[in-house]
Amino acid sequence: MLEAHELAKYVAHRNLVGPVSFQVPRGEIMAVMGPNGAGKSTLLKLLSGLMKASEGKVTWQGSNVKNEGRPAMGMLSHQTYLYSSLTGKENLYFYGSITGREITPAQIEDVLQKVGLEWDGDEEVGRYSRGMQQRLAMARLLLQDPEIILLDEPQTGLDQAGLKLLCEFIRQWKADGKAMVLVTHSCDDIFGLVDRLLILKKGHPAYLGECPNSPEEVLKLYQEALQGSEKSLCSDS
Ligand SMILES: Nc1ncnc2c1ncn2[C@@H]1O[C@H](COP(=O)(O)OP(=O)(O)OP(=O)(O)O)[C@@H](O)[C@H]1O
Repeated sequence: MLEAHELAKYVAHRNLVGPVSFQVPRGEIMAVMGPNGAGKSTLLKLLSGLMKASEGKVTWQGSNVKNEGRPAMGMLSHQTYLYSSLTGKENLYFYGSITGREITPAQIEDVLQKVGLEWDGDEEVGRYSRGMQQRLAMARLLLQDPEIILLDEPQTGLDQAGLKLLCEFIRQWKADGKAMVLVTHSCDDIFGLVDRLLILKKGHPAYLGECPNSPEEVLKLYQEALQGSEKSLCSDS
């Protein structure tokens, strides 16, 4: 289980996010919603360790997540962090190797095939379309096979087929027991897989609880949370 305990980030006395506490058990997805600037990406950076928390801590399976001995975490975001002068395959070799595992050509071919880039692996990533880059970032995640997956607007740039593929991967990751946190602005197909919902308003949790089943209910809850008092809508924080 991934847990945030009173996690907060302040910069020059300005509260960017938190304090917020939540739990994401293995095999579950927590969606994070909120207006622009609400602190969603900051929260993911705190969870991933890209940004140091001002207060609180993150634990995985009950142990403090520190930079040393960090559990495997993977990120799929609107920023791909791919190297444009390297080919698709070279990017995968590079990112695969920094996990410390030996990566074989067969594994590279396999993940490229799974994301529909089997003919594009030798092309420089700078020549990829935005959607192809996002598909390559999905291949990188498949290769890394982390226990915790952080998804920051992962739909960015994907066409309908790419979105369907992403949903299938997320369904499989859920079945495999990954713990996932998903930042999103849209109630698309992925939402059917979401278990819990955190709505941030100016960095504070305006709602934390079960995720409604239909997009209409999510939208209604979202609007109520942003209009209403933060405390009264906060079911378990
Ligand atoms: N390193 C930083 N230093 C100072 N302020 C920052 C830093 N990073 C983010 N912020 C500020 O923190 C606030 C939250 O930003 P964040 O990117 O987390 O929002 P968001 O909810 O992800 O927004 P969006 O929906 O637009 O992606 C913003 O006001 C932003 O300007």
